[in-house]
Amino acid sequence: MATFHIEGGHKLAGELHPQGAKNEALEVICATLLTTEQVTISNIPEIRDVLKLIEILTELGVKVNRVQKGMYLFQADQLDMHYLQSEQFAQQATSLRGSIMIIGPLLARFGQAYIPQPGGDKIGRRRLDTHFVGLQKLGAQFNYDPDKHFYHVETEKLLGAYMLLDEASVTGTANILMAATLAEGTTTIYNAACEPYLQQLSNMLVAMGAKIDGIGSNLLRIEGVSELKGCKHTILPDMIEVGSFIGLAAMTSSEITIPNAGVNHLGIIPDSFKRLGIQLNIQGDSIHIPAQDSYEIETFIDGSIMTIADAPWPGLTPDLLSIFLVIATQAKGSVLIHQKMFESRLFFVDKLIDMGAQIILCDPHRATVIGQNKKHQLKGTTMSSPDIRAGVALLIAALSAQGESKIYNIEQIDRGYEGIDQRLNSIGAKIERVD
Ligand SMILES: CC(=O)N[C@H]1[C@@H](OP(=O)(O)OP(=O)(O)OC[C@H]2O[C@@H](n3ccc(=O)[nH]c3=O)[C@H](O)[C@@H]2O)O[C@H](CO)[C@@H](O)[C@@H]1O
Ligand SMILES: C=C(OP(=O)(O)O)C(=O)O
Repeated sequence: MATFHIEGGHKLAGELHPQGAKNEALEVICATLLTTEQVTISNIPEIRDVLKLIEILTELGVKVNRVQKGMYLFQADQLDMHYLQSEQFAQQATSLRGSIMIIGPLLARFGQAYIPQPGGDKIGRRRLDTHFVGLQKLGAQFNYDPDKHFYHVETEKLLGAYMLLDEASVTGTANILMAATLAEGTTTIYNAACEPYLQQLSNMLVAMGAKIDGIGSNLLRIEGVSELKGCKHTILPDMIEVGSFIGLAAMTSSEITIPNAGVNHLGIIPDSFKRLGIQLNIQGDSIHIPAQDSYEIETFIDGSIMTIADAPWPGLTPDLLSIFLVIATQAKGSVLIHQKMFESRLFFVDKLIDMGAQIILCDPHRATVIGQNKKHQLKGTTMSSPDIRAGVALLIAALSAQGESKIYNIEQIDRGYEGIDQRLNSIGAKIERVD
Protein backbone atom coordinates (compact mmCIF):
# COMPACT_ATOMS: atom_id res chain seq x y z
CA MET A 1 0.00 0.00 0.00
CA ALA A 2 1.40 3.37 -1.01
CA THR A 3 1.52 6.37 1.31
CA PHE A 4 1.55 10.15 0.95
CA HIS A 5 3.99 12.07 3.14
CA ILE A 6 2.77 15.65 3.30
CA GLU A 7 4.53 18.73 4.58
CA GLY A 8 1.64 21.02 5.46
CA GLY A 9 1.25 24.76 5.77
CA HIS A 10 2.38 25.87 2.30
CA LYS A 11 0.28 28.24 0.24
CA LEU A 12 -0.37 27.08 -3.28
CA ALA A 13 -0.73 29.29 -6.34
CA GLY A 14 -1.57 28.59 -9.96
CA GLU A 15 -3.88 26.66 -12.22
CA LEU A 16 -5.41 23.23 -11.68
CA HIS A 17 -6.99 21.61 -14.73
CA PRO A 18 -9.82 19.22 -13.89
CA GLN A 19 -9.73 15.72 -15.36
CA GLY A 20 -12.68 14.15 -17.18
CA ALA A 21 -15.51 13.01 -14.89
CA LYS A 22 -14.98 9.54 -13.39
CA ASN A 23 -18.66 8.67 -13.04
CA GLU A 24 -19.50 9.80 -16.57
CA ALA A 25 -16.53 7.84 -17.93
CA LEU A 26 -17.75 4.64 -16.25
CA GLU A 27 -21.21 5.08 -17.85
CA VAL A 28 -20.18 5.99 -21.37
CA ILE A 29 -17.50 3.29 -21.55
CA CYS A 30 -20.18 0.71 -20.69
CA ALA A 31 -22.42 2.22 -23.40
CA THR A 32 -19.85 1.23 -26.05
CA LEU A 33 -21.11 -2.36 -25.52
CA LEU A 34 -24.42 -1.38 -27.16
CA THR A 35 -23.06 -1.29 -30.71
CA THR A 36 -20.85 -3.30 -33.06
CA GLU A 37 -19.53 -0.03 -34.49
CA GLN A 38 -16.57 2.01 -33.31
CA VAL A 39 -17.06 4.58 -30.55
CA THR A 40 -14.47 7.28 -29.84
CA ILE A 41 -14.37 8.75 -26.35
CA SER A 42 -12.18 11.72 -25.40
CA ASN A 43 -11.19 13.23 -22.06
CA ILE A 44 -11.20 9.85 -20.31
CA PRO A 45 -9.55 10.20 -16.89
CA GLU A 46 -6.80 7.60 -16.63
CA ILE A 47 -7.58 6.69 -13.05
CA ARG A 48 -7.66 3.27 -11.40
CA ASP A 49 -11.41 2.63 -11.61
CA VAL A 50 -11.67 3.64 -15.25
CA LEU A 51 -8.59 1.67 -16.30
CA LYS A 52 -10.00 -1.40 -14.52
CA LEU A 53 -13.27 -1.06 -16.41
CA ILE A 54 -11.37 -0.77 -19.69
CA GLU A 55 -9.47 -3.93 -18.70
CA ILE A 56 -12.77 -5.77 -18.13
CA LEU A 57 -14.06 -4.68 -21.54
CA THR A 58 -10.82 -5.78 -23.17
CA GLU A 59 -11.06 -9.24 -21.55
CA LEU A 60 -14.66 -9.41 -22.74
CA GLY A 61 -13.39 -9.03 -26.29
CA VAL A 62 -13.88 -5.32 -26.93
CA LYS A 63 -11.15 -3.93 -29.19
CA VAL A 64 -9.70 -0.98 -27.31
CA ASN A 65 -7.21 1.40 -28.87
CA ARG A 66 -5.62 4.23 -26.90
CA VAL A 67 -5.10 6.90 -29.58
CA GLN A 68 -3.54 9.40 -27.19
CA LYS A 69 -3.79 10.27 -23.52
CA GLY A 70 -7.48 10.28 -22.60
CA MET A 71 -8.70 9.37 -26.09
CA TYR A 72 -9.76 5.80 -26.76
CA LEU A 73 -11.51 3.87 -29.55
CA PHE A 74 -13.83 1.03 -28.53
CA GLN A 75 -15.34 -1.59 -30.80
CA ALA A 76 -17.55 -4.28 -29.29
CA ASP A 77 -18.16 -6.33 -32.43
CA GLN A 78 -16.99 -9.74 -31.14
CA LEU A 79 -17.53 -10.48 -27.49
CA ASP A 80 -16.71 -13.56 -25.46
CA MET A 81 -19.63 -13.90 -23.07
CA HIS A 82 -17.98 -16.95 -21.38
CA TYR A 83 -15.54 -14.55 -19.78
CA LEU A 84 -18.41 -13.35 -17.55
CA GLN A 85 -18.37 -16.71 -15.79
CA SER A 86 -14.62 -16.74 -15.18
CA GLU A 87 -12.91 -16.34 -11.83
CA GLN A 88 -10.86 -13.51 -13.31
CA PHE A 89 -14.01 -11.51 -14.14
CA ALA A 90 -15.38 -12.12 -10.64
CA GLN A 91 -12.21 -10.63 -9.18
CA GLN A 92 -11.99 -7.67 -11.53
CA ALA A 93 -15.64 -6.67 -11.37
CA THR A 94 -15.79 -6.67 -7.58
CA SER A 95 -13.09 -4.01 -7.38
CA LEU A 96 -15.23 -1.12 -8.67
CA ARG A 97 -18.80 0.12 -8.62
CA GLY A 98 -18.96 1.11 -12.28
CA SER A 99 -18.70 -2.51 -13.49
CA ILE A 100 -22.41 -2.94 -12.65
CA MET A 101 -23.25 -0.85 -15.73
CA ILE A 102 -22.16 -3.55 -18.18
CA ILE A 103 -25.31 -5.56 -17.44
CA GLY A 104 -27.89 -3.25 -19.07
CA PRO A 105 -26.07 -3.11 -22.43
CA LEU A 106 -25.16 -6.84 -22.41
CA LEU A 107 -28.72 -7.87 -21.56
CA ALA A 108 -30.05 -5.68 -24.37
CA ARG A 109 -27.61 -6.98 -26.97
CA PHE A 110 -27.09 -10.61 -25.98
CA GLY A 111 -30.13 -11.46 -23.85
CA GLN A 112 -28.05 -12.20 -20.76
CA ALA A 113 -25.52 -10.84 -18.31
CA TYR A 114 -23.71 -11.87 -15.12
CA ILE A 115 -22.17 -9.67 -12.50
CA PRO A 116 -20.74 -10.24 -9.04
CA GLN A 117 -21.61 -7.83 -6.23
CA PRO A 118 -19.68 -4.77 -7.42
CA GLY A 119 -17.15 -2.94 -5.27
CA GLY A 120 -16.59 0.79 -4.95
CA ASP A 121 -16.37 2.89 -1.86
CA LYS A 122 -17.26 1.27 1.45
CA ILE A 123 -19.53 4.08 2.50
CA GLY A 124 -22.61 2.19 3.66
CA ARG A 125 -25.04 -0.29 2.20
CA ARG A 126 -25.17 0.01 -1.58
CA ARG A 127 -28.09 -1.99 -2.81
CA LEU A 128 -28.82 -2.88 -6.42
CA ASP A 129 -32.58 -3.44 -6.22
CA THR A 130 -33.41 -0.46 -8.41
CA HIS A 131 -31.25 -1.87 -11.22
CA PHE A 132 -32.78 -5.33 -11.18
CA VAL A 133 -36.40 -4.31 -10.56
CA GLY A 134 -36.09 -1.98 -13.56
CA LEU A 135 -34.60 -4.68 -15.79
CA GLN A 136 -37.30 -7.11 -14.65
CA LYS A 137 -39.93 -4.54 -15.67
CA LEU A 138 -38.38 -4.67 -19.15
CA GLY A 139 -38.94 -8.43 -19.16
CA ALA A 140 -35.70 -9.86 -17.76
CA GLN A 141 -35.59 -12.87 -15.45
CA PHE A 142 -33.38 -12.30 -12.49
CA ASN A 143 -31.42 -14.74 -10.31
CA TYR A 144 -29.14 -14.08 -7.38
CA ASP A 145 -26.71 -16.69 -6.07
CA PRO A 146 -26.23 -15.68 -2.41
CA ASP A 147 -23.28 -18.07 -1.92
CA LYS A 148 -21.26 -16.66 -4.78
CA HIS A 149 -22.80 -13.16 -4.56
CA PHE A 150 -23.47 -13.39 -8.28
CA TYR A 151 -26.35 -11.76 -10.15
CA HIS A 152 -27.68 -13.14 -13.42
CA VAL A 153 -30.25 -11.63 -15.79
CA GLU A 154 -31.57 -13.13 -19.00
CA THR A 155 -34.37 -12.62 -21.47
CA GLU A 156 -35.65 -13.66 -24.89
CA LYS A 157 -36.32 -10.03 -25.65
CA LEU A 158 -36.79 -6.76 -23.79
CA LEU A 159 -40.12 -4.98 -24.00
CA GLY A 160 -40.63 -1.29 -23.19
CA ALA A 161 -42.52 -0.60 -19.94
CA TYR A 162 -43.53 2.14 -17.51
CA MET A 163 -41.62 2.22 -14.25
CA LEU A 164 -41.44 4.44 -11.20
CA LEU A 165 -38.04 3.86 -9.61
CA ASP A 166 -38.03 3.38 -5.84
CA GLU A 167 -35.05 5.75 -5.68
CA ALA A 168 -33.24 7.95 -8.17
CA SER A 169 -30.22 5.66 -8.42
CA VAL A 170 -27.46 7.03 -10.68
CA THR A 171 -25.98 3.76 -11.94
CA GLY A 172 -29.44 2.12 -11.77
CA THR A 173 -30.92 4.72 -14.12
CA ALA A 174 -27.92 4.33 -16.45
CA ASN A 175 -28.37 0.54 -16.62
CA ILE A 176 -32.12 0.67 -17.28
CA LEU A 177 -31.75 3.53 -19.78
CA MET A 178 -29.10 1.65 -21.78
CA ALA A 179 -31.19 -1.53 -21.82
CA ALA A 180 -34.32 0.41 -22.85
CA THR A 181 -32.64 1.93 -25.92
CA LEU A 182 -32.71 -1.51 -27.58
CA ALA A 183 -36.02 -2.76 -26.10
CA GLU A 184 -39.08 -3.15 -28.29
CA GLY A 185 -41.54 -0.30 -27.73
CA THR A 186 -41.54 2.65 -25.36
CA THR A 187 -40.08 2.77 -21.87
CA THR A 188 -40.91 5.47 -19.36
CA ILE A 189 -38.62 5.90 -16.37
CA TYR A 190 -40.05 8.17 -13.67
CA ASN A 191 -37.94 9.24 -10.67
CA ALA A 192 -34.92 8.78 -12.94
CA ALA A 193 -31.62 10.21 -11.69
CA CYS A 194 -30.53 13.13 -13.88
CA GLU A 195 -26.95 14.00 -12.86
CA PRO A 196 -24.80 15.54 -15.62
CA TYR A 197 -23.28 12.04 -15.97
CA LEU A 198 -26.69 10.75 -17.07
CA GLN A 199 -27.38 13.75 -19.27
CA GLN A 200 -24.09 13.10 -21.01
CA LEU A 201 -24.81 9.39 -21.34
CA SER A 202 -28.23 10.23 -22.83
CA ASN A 203 -26.68 12.66 -25.30
CA MET A 204 -24.18 10.03 -26.34
CA LEU A 205 -26.93 7.42 -26.80
CA VAL A 206 -28.89 9.90 -28.95
CA ALA A 207 -25.75 10.39 -31.07
CA MET A 208 -25.70 6.59 -31.44
CA GLY A 209 -29.27 6.64 -32.77
CA ALA A 210 -31.32 6.18 -29.57
CA LYS A 211 -34.59 8.04 -29.12
CA ILE A 212 -34.74 9.65 -25.69
CA ASP A 213 -37.00 12.45 -24.43
CA GLY A 214 -36.77 14.28 -21.14
CA ILE A 215 -32.95 14.40 -20.90
CA GLY A 216 -31.99 16.33 -17.75
CA SER A 217 -35.30 15.62 -16.02
CA ASN A 218 -36.55 12.80 -13.77
CA LEU A 219 -38.95 11.59 -16.45
CA LEU A 220 -37.28 9.80 -19.35
CA ARG A 221 -39.15 8.38 -22.35
CA ILE A 222 -37.19 6.00 -24.52
CA GLU A 223 -38.48 4.63 -27.80
CA GLY A 224 -36.54 1.47 -28.49
CA VAL A 225 -34.61 1.07 -31.75
CA SER A 226 -33.33 -2.15 -33.34
CA GLU A 227 -29.66 -1.16 -33.33
CA LEU A 228 -27.28 1.61 -32.38
CA LYS A 229 -24.32 2.95 -34.31
CA GLY A 230 -20.90 4.35 -33.45
CA CYS A 231 -20.29 7.95 -32.35
CA LYS A 232 -17.75 10.37 -30.92
CA HIS A 233 -18.17 11.59 -27.35
CA THR A 234 -16.26 13.95 -25.07
CA ILE A 235 -16.49 13.61 -21.29
CA LEU A 236 -17.23 16.70 -19.17
CA PRO A 237 -14.80 18.01 -16.55
CA ASP A 238 -15.19 16.20 -13.23
CA MET A 239 -17.44 18.36 -11.03
CA ILE A 240 -16.25 16.53 -7.94
CA GLU A 241 -12.67 17.37 -8.77
CA VAL A 242 -13.64 21.01 -9.39
CA GLY A 243 -15.31 21.08 -5.96
CA SER A 244 -12.26 19.45 -4.37
CA PHE A 245 -9.99 22.15 -5.83
CA ILE A 246 -12.27 24.93 -4.55
CA GLY A 247 -12.06 23.34 -1.10
CA LEU A 248 -8.29 23.05 -1.37
CA ALA A 249 -7.95 26.75 -2.23
CA ALA A 250 -10.17 27.79 0.68
CA MET A 251 -8.44 25.60 3.29
CA THR A 252 -4.90 26.56 2.29
CA SER A 253 -5.70 30.29 1.73
CA SER A 254 -4.39 29.89 -1.81
CA GLU A 255 -5.19 31.66 -5.04
CA ILE A 256 -6.14 28.99 -7.55
CA THR A 257 -7.70 29.14 -11.00
CA ILE A 258 -9.59 26.18 -12.43
CA PRO A 259 -9.75 26.54 -16.23
CA ASN A 260 -12.32 24.53 -18.23
CA ALA A 261 -14.36 23.88 -15.11
CA GLY A 262 -17.57 23.09 -17.01
CA VAL A 263 -19.34 25.88 -15.08
CA ASN A 264 -22.65 25.33 -16.88
CA HIS A 265 -22.81 21.81 -15.49
CA LEU A 266 -22.00 22.46 -11.84
CA GLY A 267 -25.58 23.05 -10.71
CA ILE A 268 -25.83 24.14 -7.09
CA ILE A 269 -22.15 23.43 -6.29
CA PRO A 270 -20.75 27.01 -6.65
CA ASP A 271 -23.60 28.52 -4.59
CA SER A 272 -23.11 25.91 -1.89
CA PHE A 273 -19.45 26.96 -1.51
CA LYS A 274 -20.56 30.60 -1.44
CA ARG A 275 -22.87 29.77 1.49
CA LEU A 276 -19.71 28.83 3.41
CA GLY A 277 -18.34 32.28 2.59
CA ILE A 278 -15.93 31.14 -0.12
CA GLN A 279 -15.43 33.68 -2.88
CA LEU A 280 -15.55 32.36 -6.41
CA ASN A 281 -15.11 34.46 -9.53
CA ILE A 282 -16.55 32.78 -12.57
CA GLN A 283 -14.83 34.04 -15.72
CA GLY A 284 -16.13 32.30 -18.84
CA ASP A 285 -15.56 28.61 -18.17
CA SER A 286 -12.90 29.27 -15.49
CA ILE A 287 -13.29 29.57 -11.76
CA HIS A 288 -10.88 31.83 -9.91
CA ILE A 289 -10.66 31.45 -6.15
CA PRO A 290 -8.78 34.34 -4.49
CA ALA A 291 -6.57 33.71 -1.46
CA GLN A 292 -8.86 34.13 1.56
CA ASP A 293 -7.60 34.44 5.11
CA SER A 294 -11.12 34.03 6.43
CA TYR A 295 -14.50 32.86 5.17
CA GLU A 296 -17.72 33.09 7.10
CA ILE A 297 -20.57 30.57 6.99
CA GLU A 298 -23.97 32.14 6.35
CA THR A 299 -26.89 31.40 8.61
CA PHE A 300 -30.36 30.69 7.27
CA ILE A 301 -32.64 33.75 6.92
CA ASP A 302 -34.16 33.11 10.35
CA GLY A 303 -30.67 33.12 11.92
CA SER A 304 -30.52 29.36 12.47
CA ILE A 305 -27.39 27.29 11.78
CA MET A 306 -26.71 26.46 8.13
CA THR A 307 -27.18 22.86 6.95
CA ILE A 308 -25.31 21.44 3.99
CA ALA A 309 -27.10 18.27 2.90
CA ASP A 310 -26.94 15.98 -0.12
CA ALA A 311 -29.84 15.16 -2.45
CA PRO A 312 -30.26 13.58 -5.87
CA TRP A 313 -29.50 16.01 -8.70
CA PRO A 314 -30.21 18.93 -9.00
CA GLY A 315 -29.52 18.74 -5.26
CA LEU A 316 -25.98 18.74 -3.90
CA THR A 317 -23.98 15.63 -4.76
CA PRO A 318 -23.07 13.45 -1.75
CA ASP A 319 -19.59 13.06 -3.20
CA LEU A 320 -18.66 16.60 -2.13
CA LEU A 321 -19.90 16.55 1.47
CA SER A 322 -16.55 15.34 2.85
CA ILE A 323 -14.92 18.36 1.20
CA PHE A 324 -17.54 20.75 2.62
CA LEU A 325 -16.97 19.22 6.03
CA VAL A 326 -13.23 19.70 5.99
CA ILE A 327 -13.37 23.33 4.83
CA ALA A 328 -15.99 24.12 7.48
CA THR A 329 -13.43 23.24 10.17
CA GLN A 330 -11.53 26.46 9.36
CA ALA A 331 -14.51 28.69 8.54
CA LYS A 332 -15.98 31.36 10.80
CA GLY A 333 -19.27 30.02 12.15
CA SER A 334 -20.92 26.63 12.43
CA VAL A 335 -22.64 24.27 10.04
CA LEU A 336 -24.49 20.97 10.18
CA ILE A 337 -23.27 18.53 7.54
CA HIS A 338 -26.04 16.05 6.80
CA GLN A 339 -25.05 13.09 4.62
CA LYS A 340 -28.48 11.64 3.90
CA MET A 341 -27.62 9.05 1.29
CA PHE A 342 -24.72 7.07 2.72
CA GLU A 343 -24.47 5.56 6.18
CA SER A 344 -20.74 5.31 6.77
CA ARG A 345 -19.23 8.26 5.04
CA LEU A 346 -18.65 10.58 7.98
CA PHE A 347 -16.55 8.36 10.24
CA PHE A 348 -13.37 9.90 8.89
CA VAL A 349 -14.08 12.96 11.07
CA ASP A 350 -12.21 11.14 13.88
CA LYS A 351 -9.01 11.98 12.03
CA LEU A 352 -9.94 15.64 11.70
CA ILE A 353 -10.73 15.72 15.43
CA ASP A 354 -7.26 14.24 16.10
CA MET A 355 -5.86 17.10 14.03
CA GLY A 356 -7.62 19.63 16.26
CA ALA A 357 -10.90 20.24 14.41
CA GLN A 358 -14.03 20.89 16.45
CA ILE A 359 -16.63 18.44 15.21
CA ILE A 360 -19.48 16.66 16.94
CA LEU A 361 -20.49 13.49 15.14
CA CYS A 362 -24.19 13.49 16.03
CA ASP A 363 -24.93 10.14 14.38
CA PRO A 364 -23.62 8.30 11.28
CA HIS A 365 -25.36 10.78 9.00
CA ARG A 366 -24.82 14.13 10.71
CA ALA A 367 -21.84 16.10 11.97
CA THR A 368 -21.85 19.58 13.47
CA VAL A 369 -18.71 21.52 12.64
CA ILE A 370 -17.66 24.49 14.72
CA GLY A 371 -15.31 26.47 12.52
CA GLN A 372 -12.11 27.90 13.98
CA ASN A 373 -11.78 30.88 11.62
CA LYS A 374 -8.18 29.86 10.91
CA LYS A 375 -7.23 30.90 14.47
CA HIS A 376 -6.06 27.38 15.33
CA GLN A 377 -4.34 25.61 12.47
CA LEU A 378 -4.92 21.85 12.20
CA LYS A 379 -1.93 19.71 13.22
CA GLY A 380 -0.37 17.05 11.03
CA THR A 381 -1.02 13.42 11.90
CA THR A 382 -0.94 9.87 10.53
CA MET A 383 -4.11 8.54 8.95
CA SER A 384 -5.52 6.16 6.39
CA SER A 385 -7.78 6.98 3.46
CA PRO A 386 -11.13 5.18 3.93
CA ASP A 387 -12.72 6.16 0.59
CA ILE A 388 -11.98 8.39 -2.39
CA ARG A 389 -13.58 11.57 -1.14
CA ALA A 390 -12.67 11.26 2.54
CA GLY A 391 -9.14 10.56 1.28
CA VAL A 392 -9.01 13.82 -0.62
CA ALA A 393 -10.63 15.68 2.26
CA LEU A 394 -7.86 14.36 4.54
CA LEU A 395 -5.24 15.33 1.95
CA ILE A 396 -6.63 18.88 1.91
CA ALA A 397 -6.61 18.93 5.72
CA ALA A 398 -2.98 17.72 5.75
CA LEU A 399 -1.91 20.36 3.21
CA SER A 400 -3.39 23.09 5.39
CA ALA A 401 -2.01 21.66 8.63
CA GLN A 402 1.00 22.61 10.66
CA GLY A 403 3.71 19.96 10.41
CA GLU A 404 3.88 16.62 8.67
CA SER A 405 1.16 14.11 7.93
CA LYS A 406 1.10 10.62 6.47
CA ILE A 407 -1.87 9.21 4.60
CA TYR A 408 -1.89 5.44 4.09
CA ASN A 409 -4.01 3.54 1.58
CA ILE A 410 -3.78 6.26 -1.05
CA GLU A 411 -4.91 3.70 -3.66
CA GLN A 412 -8.36 4.89 -2.58
CA ILE A 413 -7.49 8.42 -3.73
CA ASP A 414 -5.93 7.10 -6.97
CA ARG A 415 -9.28 5.42 -7.78
CA GLY A 416 -10.71 8.85 -8.54
CA TYR A 417 -7.94 11.43 -8.95
CA GLU A 418 -5.27 11.19 -11.62
CA GLY A 419 -1.73 11.95 -10.39
CA ILE A 420 -3.08 14.26 -7.70
CA ASP A 421 0.32 14.50 -5.96
CA GLN A 422 2.12 15.66 -9.12
CA ARG A 423 -0.59 18.13 -10.03
CA LEU A 424 -0.68 19.70 -6.56
CA ASN A 425 3.12 19.71 -6.26
CA SER A 426 3.28 21.69 -9.51
CA ILE A 427 1.52 24.60 -7.77
CA GLY A 428 3.53 24.49 -4.55
CA ALA A 429 2.32 21.53 -2.48
CA LYS A 430 4.83 19.24 -0.79
CA ILE A 431 3.55 15.70 -1.21
CA GLU A 432 5.83 12.69 -1.50
CA ARG A 433 4.47 9.37 -2.75
CA VAL A 434 6.17 6.47 -0.97
CA ASP A 435 5.50 3.01 -2.41
C1 LIG B 1 -19.98 5.02 -10.19
C2 LIG B 1 -20.94 6.07 -9.77
O1 LIG B 1 -21.57 6.71 -10.58
N1 LIG B 1 -21.02 6.30 -8.46
C3 LIG B 1 -21.90 7.34 -7.96
C4 LIG B 1 -23.32 6.80 -7.93
O2 LIG B 1 -23.31 5.62 -7.17
P1 LIG B 1 -24.57 4.64 -7.17
O3 LIG B 1 -25.26 4.69 -8.49
O4 LIG B 1 -24.05 3.36 -6.68
O5 LIG B 1 -25.50 5.31 -6.10
P2 LIG B 1 -27.10 5.36 -6.07
O6 LIG B 1 -27.53 6.59 -6.77
O7 LIG B 1 -27.65 4.06 -6.48
O8 LIG B 1 -27.37 5.53 -4.51
C5 LIG B 1 -26.47 6.10 -3.63
C6 LIG B 1 -27.01 6.03 -2.21
O9 LIG B 1 -28.00 6.99 -2.06
C7 LIG B 1 -29.20 6.39 -1.63
N2 LIG B 1 -30.27 7.12 -2.33
C8 LIG B 1 -30.20 7.28 -3.68
C9 LIG B 1 -31.21 7.97 -4.34
C10 LIG B 1 -32.27 8.48 -3.59
O10 LIG B 1 -33.21 9.09 -4.15
N3 LIG B 1 -32.27 8.33 -2.25
C11 LIG B 1 -31.29 7.64 -1.60
O11 LIG B 1 -31.32 7.51 -0.39
C12 LIG B 1 -29.09 4.93 -2.03
O12 LIG B 1 -29.89 4.09 -1.22
C13 LIG B 1 -27.62 4.68 -1.84
O13 LIG B 1 -27.30 4.43 -0.50
O14 LIG B 1 -24.18 7.79 -7.36
C14 LIG B 1 -23.86 8.13 -6.01
C15 LIG B 1 -24.93 9.11 -5.53
O15 LIG B 1 -24.86 10.31 -6.21
C16 LIG B 1 -22.46 8.70 -5.94
O16 LIG B 1 -22.12 8.88 -4.57
C17 LIG B 1 -21.45 7.77 -6.57
O17 LIG B 1 -20.21 8.44 -6.74
C1 LIG C 1 -18.72 6.98 -4.15
C2 LIG C 1 -17.92 7.21 -5.18
O1 LIG C 1 -17.54 6.31 -6.11
P1 LIG C 1 -18.03 4.79 -6.38
O2 LIG C 1 -19.52 4.86 -6.59
O3 LIG C 1 -17.32 4.44 -7.64
O4 LIG C 1 -17.62 3.99 -5.20
C3 LIG C 1 -17.35 8.55 -5.44
O5 LIG C 1 -16.89 8.77 -6.57
O6 LIG C 1 -17.33 9.40 -4.53
